[in-house]
Amino acid sequence: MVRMRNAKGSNATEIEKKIKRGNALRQGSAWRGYRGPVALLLVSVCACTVAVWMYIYSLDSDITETLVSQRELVSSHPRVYTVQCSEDYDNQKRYPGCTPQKCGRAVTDSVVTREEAQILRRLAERGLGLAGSEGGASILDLHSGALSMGKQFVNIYRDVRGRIQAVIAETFGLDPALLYLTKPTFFSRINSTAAKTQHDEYWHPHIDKVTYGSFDYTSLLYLSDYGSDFTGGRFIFMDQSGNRTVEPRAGRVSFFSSGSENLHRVEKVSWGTRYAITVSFTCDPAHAISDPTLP
Ligand SMILES: O=C(O)CCC(=O)C(=O)O
Ligand SMILES: [Fe+2]
Repeated sequence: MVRMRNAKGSNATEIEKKIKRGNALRQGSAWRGYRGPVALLLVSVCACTVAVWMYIYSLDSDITETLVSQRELVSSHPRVYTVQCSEDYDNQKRYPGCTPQKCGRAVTDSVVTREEAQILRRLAERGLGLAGSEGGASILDLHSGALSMGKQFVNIYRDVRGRIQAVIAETFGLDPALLYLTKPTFFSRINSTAAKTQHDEYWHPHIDKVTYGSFDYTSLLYLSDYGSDFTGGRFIFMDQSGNRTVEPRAGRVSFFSSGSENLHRVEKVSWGTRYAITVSFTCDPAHAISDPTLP
């Protein structure tokens, strides 16, 4: 009798175990059934977050039109956008063959090679690596050619600057000999570190002719790539009809007449490091800076 009860008891335990195993299996397969939809939900939530973030980001930079994207290659001829000249040039002495009569902006990727841009970027990295601002923006002014790092630097910089001068003259119908390099002409390095002084606040809208005085034509040679070396940091022309941007690309030269027809700003850099060189020209020989000379 006791044995039978024991037998019955052990049977019951077996059955209980089976039921428990069955329940566990059912629960497991139920969860397995949910796994697909849950993963889909997670992916959708992530995609939505990214989309919202991108939307907010695009609102922040408020871009109406991208004039030239980083991916594009503007070869053979510069891409030119003509704009009406402001009156800024009427209030100063005019220099025929130089003072802007035709105003606008242009971009070319065929004046400076990516290899040349890389060499200049290495120089900028080394030069600015010696010091630099605590905030996000540092410059290394090289207008006098005071930084000489072997022959290559002087040769490349001189050569590059000559080619930029030639393309500006050709695009705006000027005599290249009547354009003079002016100051400041500088390397810039920008990252996302918060500004510590107002010198770090590179993002304010400005007119180069007002900010720097002597500029008639501004050129920017980019030494790094928007999107892969850094994000944010696009150049923005602030027109009454909207904002138009040029995305930096290593070796890209963007140039424009420096008056208020070309009010602009640089978007805040959100990630990475952006290198560029600002090279500018004046029509007024009194504001010319002499070429760096080799001993
Ligand atoms: O680096 C740039 O894209 C623009 C810099 C600038 O606006 C300036 O140097 O005046
Ligand atoms: Fe500027």
